[in-house]
This record gives sequence, structure tokens and C-alpha cells, in this order.
Amino acid sequence: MTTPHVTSEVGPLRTVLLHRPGGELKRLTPRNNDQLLFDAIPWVDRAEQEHDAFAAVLREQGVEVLLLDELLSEALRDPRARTAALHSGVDERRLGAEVADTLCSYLSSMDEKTLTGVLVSGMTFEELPAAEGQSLVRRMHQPHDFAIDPLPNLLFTRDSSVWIDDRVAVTSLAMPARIRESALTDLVYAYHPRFAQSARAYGAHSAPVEGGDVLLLAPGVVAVGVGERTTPAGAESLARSLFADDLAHTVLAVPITQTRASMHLDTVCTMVDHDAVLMYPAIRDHLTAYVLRPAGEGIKVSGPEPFLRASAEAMELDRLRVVDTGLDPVTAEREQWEDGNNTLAVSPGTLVAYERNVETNARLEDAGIEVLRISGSELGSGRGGPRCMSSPIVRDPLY
Ligand SMILES: NC(=O)NCCC[C@H](N)C(=O)O
Repeated sequence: MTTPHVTSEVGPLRTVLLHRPGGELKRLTPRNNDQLLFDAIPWVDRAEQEHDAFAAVLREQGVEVLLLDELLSEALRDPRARTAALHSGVDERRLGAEVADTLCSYLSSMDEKTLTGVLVSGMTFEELPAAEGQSLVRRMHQPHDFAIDPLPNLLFTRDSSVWIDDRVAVTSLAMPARIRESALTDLVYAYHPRFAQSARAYGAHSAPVEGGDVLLLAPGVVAVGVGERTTPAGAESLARSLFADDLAHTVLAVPITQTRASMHLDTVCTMVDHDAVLMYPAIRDHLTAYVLRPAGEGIKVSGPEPFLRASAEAMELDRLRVVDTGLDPVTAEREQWEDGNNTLAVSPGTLVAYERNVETNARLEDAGIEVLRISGSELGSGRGGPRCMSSPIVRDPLY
């Protein structure tokens, strides 16, 4: 077991956090999928198979795969974790005092594995334990309304935590459907014995920052996308916190279009080598960055400058290579939507990508990058690829 440590996007990956999807995906219906941030209703068994295959590819590369639900079950052995879990899962504003009390006692009686299942997959009103007496809340809710919301986006472990150097930042997620993911991830890092010694980055901030927006371009250089999810206030407070902890010397705040297709920076740009990125051609020449550096107790902001130039300068490179997907605009748009840009490097020049993005993968190979292909027809229905579905915990240093 190696101590958590991540200083780049591409250093050899040793340990990663995934979440194997399950019952929470079975909660998705055509009535709730938009609110729960899925674009289609996944075929759950197939999604599980695809995820198992993803994990197997990583293990074949020598990566230790940790599964969030297993860590959470283990963390819940600590009574403090249990209390915090009930607090985050049971919303008295929604349920009223009586149902909330009944639900708390019911959850308290569960073993760790069952409780984890409920916290992740949620609970409907018809699944609540029976109770004596009259309850207006029970009578007025529909049987399939959620008493505890399911968390189908837990699959995208990237977004709720980011290791920066030897510290973990549990992020503040922007969308209501995802806020509780941070609470569960927080339980793992607060109470699982494996992480008992881990220090935090970013602390208990509330300005939204999502891990899909955070790219560790090089040791000390962090790019933060600012758009649909991470706000300017989030980027600024993350920068302040990284500077205060001496975890970065430069933060690049990168404006991205506020659309679903580019919800995070990693939907349009990921690193594929220590000096190379894969980028969506439509933004390659337009992406800019505000450059943030520490200045005494405060920060100095300059720019905006072209993203590629600002990145190369901060990374002390002559230039950042761009894998030019060279695609026609329609194919590029299709493959970007299907997470063609959302790759996970397992070492410099080797990455995991969805097989369906045939053109992008071919161009990566032309550029000398090894592409380990996985199927993502069902996993991708939540709009996320291999990078979104993984939170690296240990990567070997690059140099
Ligand atoms: N880093 C990422 O781009 N994560 C994908 C998140 C997809 C999820 N359905 C969401 O909308 O938040």
C-alpha cells in the first residue's frame, strides 16, 4: 500500500478510486433522468459489465482499484461515520420530523453494507419501514417518490474528490443531484483507516469546485475550468488554498462554455503525456486562461492569455503538444459529446479511452499514444468517460 500522492495527470497510475454502478442506476426513469443528470436510461447489467471491464484494464496495468462502496462500508464501522451518514442522508425538511425519526432508527439498525446500499441507491416512500399512527407526509407522497435520493452520478468519482500532492480536496459539487456525493466521499476520507493520516486540501469551502474541472498540468501547476460547474469564486478560493498550503505556484482559471457538452474542463481537454494534451479542435485556438500566482498574503491575477501558451509557460515547456484530432467538425462534435476527449492516462503516453470514438483514438495512435479501449455504450449515458469515472489516489512522480 503506497501513500496517497498525485502531482500530475500522467505519472504512472498506482491506485485509483472507482465506483461500480449498481442499484442507483435502476432508479433512473424518463421522468427523472434529466434532473439526475443522465441523458438516457442505461441498461444496468451491461453498464456493470462495462465497468468491470474498465476496472480489469486498469488492474492489468498494475493499478490497484479501490471501490467506493467497499471503502464506505468499511468507514461506516466507525460510529461517527454512521452518525454523519444519517445526517447527510435523512433530510428532515423533506420528510418532516416523524418520518425522519423513523427513517433514522431504521437506518441505524442496518449493517454497514446495507446502509451503504441505501445511501447510494436511495429509498422510496414505499420502501420506508411501516410506522404506527398517521403521517400526512406518507399519505401525500407518491409511493415512488424518493425519501432519500439515489446517487447515479457517484459513478463519476473524479468530481467529488481530487488528490493534489499528498492532500485530498473533497469538492463542493454544484448540481443539487450531486451535492450528497461529497458527503459520502468525505466519510471515506474522514473515517476509513487507510486514510487516517491524510491531510485535506481546500478545506470546508462551499464555493463550487468539481474535480472534472481540475487538471494537474505539472507539479505545482493546476488548471481549473470555470463554467457550468466550477464558479469563479470556487476557482479563486481553490487557488488561495493551494497557495496557502504550498501545493501550487500557478493556477490557471480557464473559462469554458456553460453547456452540457462541456460541463467540465476534462470534457474538452485531457493530458495524454507529460507535454501533450488531447483537445477538442473547436476550442483549441480560443481557450484562454487567467493566470493566478501568490503575491504576499493575496493573489496576483493576470491575463487572460491563450491557454496553451499560459500552460506551457507555467510548466516550463517550450510548447505544449496538442494531439490534433484533425477531424471534420461534425465527427469532432460527435466524438467530443461521447467523451472522446475524456481519457485517463495510466502512464505517460498510455491511456484508457472509449472504443466508440474511432477517429479520435486513431489520431491518438498516429501521435504515438497507446490507447487501451473500453466499451462505454451504457456508462456513457451519464455523459462521462474514463477520466470522469476515476479519481487517482497514487501516481508515481514524473521526474
Ligand atoms: N468530469 C466529468 O465530466 N464528469 C462527468 C459527470 C457527468 C454527470 N452526469 C454530471 O452531469 O455531472
